[in-house]
Amino acid sequence: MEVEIQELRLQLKRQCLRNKELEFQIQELEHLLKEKDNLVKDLQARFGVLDIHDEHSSTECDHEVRNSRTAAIAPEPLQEDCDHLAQRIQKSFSETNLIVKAIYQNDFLNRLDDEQINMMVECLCAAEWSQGETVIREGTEGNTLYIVAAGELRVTQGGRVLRTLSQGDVFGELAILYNCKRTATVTAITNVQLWSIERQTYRAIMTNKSKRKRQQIMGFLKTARILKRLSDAQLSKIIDSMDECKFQSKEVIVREATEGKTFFIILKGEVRVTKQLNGQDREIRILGEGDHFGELALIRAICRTATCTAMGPVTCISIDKEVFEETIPFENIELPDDYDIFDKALLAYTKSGVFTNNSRVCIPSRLEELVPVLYQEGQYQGEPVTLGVGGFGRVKLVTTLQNKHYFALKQISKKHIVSKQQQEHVLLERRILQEVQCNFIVRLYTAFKDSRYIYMILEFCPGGELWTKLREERRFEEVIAVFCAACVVEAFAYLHKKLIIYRDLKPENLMLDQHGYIKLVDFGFAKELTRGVKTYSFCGTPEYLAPEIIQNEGHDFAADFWSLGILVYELLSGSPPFSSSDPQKVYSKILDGIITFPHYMEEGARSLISKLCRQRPGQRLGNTKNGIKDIRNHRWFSKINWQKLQAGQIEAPTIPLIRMGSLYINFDRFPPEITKAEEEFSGWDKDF
Ligand SMILES: Nc1ncnc2c1ncn2[C@@H]1O[C@H](COP(=O)(O)OP(=O)(O)OP(=O)(O)O)[C@@H](O)[C@H]1O
Ligand SMILES: Nc1nc2c(ncn2[C@@H]2O[C@@H]3COP(=O)(O)O[C@H]3[C@H]2O)c(=O)[nH]1
Ligand SMILES: Nc1nc2c(ncn2[C@@H]2O[C@@H]3COP(=O)(O)O[C@H]3[C@H]2O)c(=O)[nH]1
Repeated sequence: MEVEIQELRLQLKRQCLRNKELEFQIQELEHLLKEKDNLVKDLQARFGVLDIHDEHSSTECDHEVRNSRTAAIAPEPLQEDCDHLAQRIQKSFSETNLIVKAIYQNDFLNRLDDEQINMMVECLCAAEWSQGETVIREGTEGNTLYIVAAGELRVTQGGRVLRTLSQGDVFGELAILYNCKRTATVTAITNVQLWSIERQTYRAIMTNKSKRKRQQIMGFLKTARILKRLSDAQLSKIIDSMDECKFQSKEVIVREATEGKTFFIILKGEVRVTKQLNGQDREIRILGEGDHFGELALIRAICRTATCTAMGPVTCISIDKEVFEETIPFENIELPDDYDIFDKALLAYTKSGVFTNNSRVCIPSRLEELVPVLYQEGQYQGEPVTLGVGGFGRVKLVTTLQNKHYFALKQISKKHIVSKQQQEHVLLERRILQEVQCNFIVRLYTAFKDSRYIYMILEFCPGGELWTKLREERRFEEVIAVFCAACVVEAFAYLHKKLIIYRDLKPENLMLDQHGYIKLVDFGFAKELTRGVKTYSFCGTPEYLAPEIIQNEGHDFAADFWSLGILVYELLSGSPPFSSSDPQKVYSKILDGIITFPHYMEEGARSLISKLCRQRPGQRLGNTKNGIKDIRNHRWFSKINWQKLQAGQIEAPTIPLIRMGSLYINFDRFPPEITKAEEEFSGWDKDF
């Protein structure tokens, strides 16, 4: 009997495993189907766009007559340059005058700009027709547009007289605009002199102009500081959606304290920026060609922080919020250092905008400028404060004598590094940290070395380790876990864009700043990686390792997404999904890939974790076609306003976790360092 029960239990267990496996397969298949759908949609959209472009290039104003005419789009290939199409004919002053007047009076032609009108004037040819001759016959093909220079003509349709044309009138434009048959007959009543232009020439004038203008704007956009790192495709997208707008002298383009939805780049002219200070308008600066304004209200999701007024006629490119957000990466936006000098008041607008300008930090130039902060009470009173002890050394709280800015000083024994052969890792950690400037990653201000240690001077995160808070709370409420994971998503989005993989995600490496925002620390395993290339080093923390790392298959950015799934699980439940005191068991669990969720874990979290922890890296959320956007758009993050998070404008739900008191109250107490590390002179750190 007992044997039977055991056998049944075993069968049940097997069946459960099989069910899980099948669930997994279903998920993967669903995912593949979705991918396929997206691909189809994408292709349809692309072809759709191409059609639309073709239509638009054929005529500027087809919508005005689309209803009454079939959409016969000019099919002939366009010549690149109208210089090859028509000879230029010099016109006298009065002839030019007459033509220009005629163009202005004509509903279709008066849309041409000055440059196009000049070209049109030059390309028109003279033609003479005798009394009684038919210039245009209804229903026939026609390629020519005419302007009457002298004489009179009659327009008839189906034998019915429609009107008489005389000097300055334009005719024959309909067929050349829409490539349809002539819609009426035009006959000379007297001898007539006409100016004529062929359709190819007319269209080349239109297209050349827009092509040249596009190139011109592209060239210009490339010089704008804010756009300098964008690809041609991104710039082209901006051009497609931007507007050119003109402002008169003294016109207010952007008004302080009002809502703002537009970003501007100055094409021509100058703009004065002023701010209300103590009830008075104060001039901050004058902006000129290539400068931009209006970005603050968009990136910080606040009201306009200054007034921008045209100082004469001004032409700007305007880009609306949506396109701006889609095309211009926030890290490209370098605010001038002096924005903040004038903008003490800016804080009032950004009450909960927590990121401060790092340029105000006085960075020490010598190690000697830093003094240790001492424990004020308890067992270690009078000893230097140690914030943490890691595998290679300790992190101390230090300050500058002059302006009392606090730093975390990470001190690593050189001898230890050499004995563990970690030279490359440490050099890389420093290089990578120095490169990154992201609000979700701890800042490295500077680094020093002496005969015993290398030192990294880091931004101090007074909120302590997230790991400590997790132990205290046992597990986090969903709102906290969502916020913390969202900060990590931002850090990863930044790093991956810079082609850096992090590879050591875990709550121990997440620090809280004074506002409760999360910052990634410890870049000992970070690595720069070309897209499409794999790396093979075995590193990370066992519970967080992706299957492809364990199996040495080569890994890439997808390994970070796997670890994000593990982190979300741990934040919500207090321990990672694959755990055991024996690392070998951890590895086999990871490779089995079966995640059991505690009953209280919500469906949204389960779905996100399952998608991030897919065995195959290519199918992991974050690593498919839409990249990290797919993670941001997952329903578990639906309450996160990513723009606000990026701007530090979300009130962090982690704040209650942070204890108020001494600067180091959120850290464990560590006994002082008793012995100094041995000296090390091999020279591996010469470039540190
Ligand atoms: N910027 C900081 N602000 C405050 N505390 C910090 C900071 N950086 C590190 N710490 C504290 O020091 C501890 C050790 O730091 P870190 O993880 O960078 O060192 P490590 O020697 O590389 O450790 P590991 O063994 O995890 O690789 C952290 O867990 C944290 O408690
Ligand atoms: N269809 C139409 N054409 C007109 C009228 N008045 C002037 N025209 C001109 O007659 C031209 C005949 O050839 P198009 O159809 O190319 O373009 C036509 C117009 O430029 C009018 O009332 N109806
Ligand atoms: N707040 C601020 N804005 C400035 C300064 N110099 C130029 N500006 C621009 O003025 C713009 C006013 O609108 P936004 O706040 O959207 O964005 C602001 C900046 O683009 C400055 O010193 N401070």
